[in-house]
Amino acid sequence: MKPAAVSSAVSSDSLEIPLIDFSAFVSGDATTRRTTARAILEGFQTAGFIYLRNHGIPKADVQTTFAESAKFFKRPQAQKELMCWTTPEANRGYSQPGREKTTDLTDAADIEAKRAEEGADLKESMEIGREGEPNHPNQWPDQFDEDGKVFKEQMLDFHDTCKELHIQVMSAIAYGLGIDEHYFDGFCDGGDNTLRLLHYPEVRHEVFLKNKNQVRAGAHTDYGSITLLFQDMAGGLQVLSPNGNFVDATPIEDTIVVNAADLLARWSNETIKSTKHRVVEPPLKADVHPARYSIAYFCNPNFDRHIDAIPGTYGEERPKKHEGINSGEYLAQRLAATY
Ligand SMILES: O=C(O)CCC(=O)C(=O)O
Ligand SMILES: [Fe+2]
Repeated sequence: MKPAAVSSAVSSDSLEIPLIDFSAFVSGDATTRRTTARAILEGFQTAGFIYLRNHGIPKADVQTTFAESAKFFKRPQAQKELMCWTTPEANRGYSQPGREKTTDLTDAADIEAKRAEEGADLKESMEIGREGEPNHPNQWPDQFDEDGKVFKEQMLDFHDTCKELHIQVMSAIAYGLGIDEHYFDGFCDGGDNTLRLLHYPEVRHEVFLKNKNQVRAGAHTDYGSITLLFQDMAGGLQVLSPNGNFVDATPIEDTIVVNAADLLARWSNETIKSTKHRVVEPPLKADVHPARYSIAYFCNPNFDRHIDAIPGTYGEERPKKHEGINSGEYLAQRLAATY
């Protein structure tokens, strides 16, 4: 029997994504915490994805962040380009439509071929990293106007809020694995995470008719530990099923979609899955699809940490599949390939 805190968010084509009441882990009794943590871990081990409700981030805070994001993307193009994304090491700033082709290919020529097939991703984005990194300052619009200052304050605040949730979800994973529930704290407290605002502009149905491979964001896996994904109600996010088909990850109000990413899969000796996902034409038919907004908070182990298999995920029957690796180097390497 499923614990009370667990229901289903997506159940299709053998893809079972659980919907989890996170408050049961944070403030339940010992038994409830354990069963909830196990369900969270199992979601990451089987689907690679879970949905969280009662995650502790106030609805008003999420709404304000979405509103600030929409205001940001309405700025003049020339102004946004003064804040442009520069290097994988910095990974901060604005990317105009067509700049990034989201994919998990690593060869530049392969990525160009994919771009020709699927078209450029129909999106623009703004990346915000940990503030106060001397070599890689964030790019803020506070240089332009008062609104820019409000934007900066909200984004810094939201970055911190999401950092705490990262630590809590990792703690649930540790508890589910049966190791010290604070095992990951010292790996995640640095806040080397990236807040990415995404805007998929309004698009005509025709665009997808003309090129059946056209996507809003190409199929890819994420790179770090986990991603907290806030999506609006527009739809179009899809997750790869175990049978190899893309299944709609339908928006559910007031939830966060959380997916495990590549470095966590590696860290867990491949017991946790980093599953491909993409953004396509929304399933609801319309001549013109309205703009879609999402906010992805990419969590990473502290860049200075060495990442080697988590205790309990390897042994005589399951030898380590990977060498240890430095978190920051791994991530810069992965980012270098897609821009
Ligand atoms: O916009 C979305 O819903 C997904 C975005 C995403 O997967 C990403 O940026 O890595
Ligand atoms: Fe992603």
